[in-house]
Amino acid sequence: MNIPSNAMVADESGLRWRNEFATLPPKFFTRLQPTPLPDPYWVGRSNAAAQQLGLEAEWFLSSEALEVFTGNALLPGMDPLASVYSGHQFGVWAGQLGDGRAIMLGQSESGFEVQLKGAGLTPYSRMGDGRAVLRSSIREFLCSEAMQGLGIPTTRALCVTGSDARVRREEIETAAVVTRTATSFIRFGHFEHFWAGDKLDELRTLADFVIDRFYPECRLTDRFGGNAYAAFLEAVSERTAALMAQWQAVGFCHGVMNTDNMSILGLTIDYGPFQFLDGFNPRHICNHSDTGGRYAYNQQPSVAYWNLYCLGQSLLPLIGEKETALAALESYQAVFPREFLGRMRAKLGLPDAQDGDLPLVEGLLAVLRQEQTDWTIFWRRLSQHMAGADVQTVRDLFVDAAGFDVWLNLFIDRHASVPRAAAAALMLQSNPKFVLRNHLGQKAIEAAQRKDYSGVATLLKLLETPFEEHPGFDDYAGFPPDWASSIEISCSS
Ligand SMILES: Nc1ncnc2c1ncn2[C@@H]1O[C@H](COP(=O)(O)OP(=O)(O)OP(=O)(O)O)[C@@H](O)[C@H]1O
Ligand SMILES: [Mg+2]
Repeated sequence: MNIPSNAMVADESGLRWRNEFATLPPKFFTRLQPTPLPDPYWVGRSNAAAQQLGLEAEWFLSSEALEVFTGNALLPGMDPLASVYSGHQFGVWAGQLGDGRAIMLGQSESGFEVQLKGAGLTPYSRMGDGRAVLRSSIREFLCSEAMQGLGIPTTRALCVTGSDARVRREEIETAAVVTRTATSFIRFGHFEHFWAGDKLDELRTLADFVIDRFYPECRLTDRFGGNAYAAFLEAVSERTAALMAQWQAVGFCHGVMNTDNMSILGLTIDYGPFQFLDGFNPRHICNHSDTGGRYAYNQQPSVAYWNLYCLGQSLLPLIGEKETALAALESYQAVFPREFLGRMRAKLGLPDAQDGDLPLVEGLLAVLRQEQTDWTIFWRRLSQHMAGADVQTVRDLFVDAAGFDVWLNLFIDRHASVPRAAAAALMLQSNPKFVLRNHLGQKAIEAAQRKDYSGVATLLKLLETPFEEHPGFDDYAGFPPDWASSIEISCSS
């Protein structure tokens, strides 16, 4: 079916649409229509994301839905727009950026905004073409839903649609659109934008918009002498710290932690050159374009703090005193280590806290680093051992098994007072069997480029419930093949 450019189709989506962001003053965004893509087809669909949004399951299968989520048609009440933001990229002020290829269609009554990524040029596209390619769109789709399955705050992905329309990157590729959902796509960079332009009224309007909708408790606080903006900065710092703890614990490398890729809600946003660790190398750099390693795995917690500092600087005109802003940021330094240790305790199957837990974790990380042990497989095998499997399956991961035994004995001692079944259950819920390793995504992408989307569907199924065993799919939980290390993922998308 070919619907003419941006036709309005009858609304059988089961939802009423509006756009609350569009109630902000005109300086915040530009209204525009997505640019249609010819002859779209489905590449992947997340029924779980559709359900969260409240979409009619049957309508989600329809050709109207395909056209709407490619940017070729609109539903009544949708009010598409691209927002403006700025940001620091690789530590340097980059000036105005904005939704260069993201177009927000509107907001459903369930409170989720729906945004198309790759739906054409906007006033913020700069040198870009407004498009996204199939490979990066599949990666974003799968990883968004994988993070959701892991219980890590994230923007979600409803679907990916493709088209044979050609897009030029290093090579000629084909276009795709990812449809994302989140309660808000506002980034640190939105605040930086108005701060840098000395637009204090807009800065206050934006802060009030976010606080009223997402951080209403900041209005009621007596912290910081009742300063709601400082309480807001503190709350964002805490959410970001908790997010970083989850990334580090699961071995997730984001790859492009620029301030324009930091969600004000503490969600993971912008799945570009991300990677889940294979062997445990804390200095691992997943972004081929990040030659200096600014966004290496072990740098992520401190980069997040650096980014929060930029946010704090932007909020300073509202907060007032610099000391107050610094005090609000300080919460990060307390929350990150606490959350990280909490996550590691769960991975170790420890339901309570004891004084020696930090050295126990540090000792393990030293052994894993020494041997570059596979992060996901190690944790899953340790969990399975606690559930009854032979300890040799864990020891087999180490060249220096005797060295590992030194740590293992400390671990066994620590577990003396913990019921084994409870520990095993906690570990199996905290250590996923399946993560989106680069080579798994790559195989699904190569098949999709041949118009076989079954690999995308299979991965989605596994990654939505990554803590389950999924008998018959052990190949997806194995070591990466040798060729995996030659996959180079850059910012090109
Ligand atoms: N192909 C493109 N066309 C237009 N603008 C683009 C394109 N690729 C990136 N940009 C813009 O460049 C800036 C930085 O890009 P970055 O890779 O961080 O974001 P992104 O992957 O496009 O999207 P998002 O952060 O929304 O997930 C953003 O303003 C983005 O909109
Ligand atoms: Mg981005």
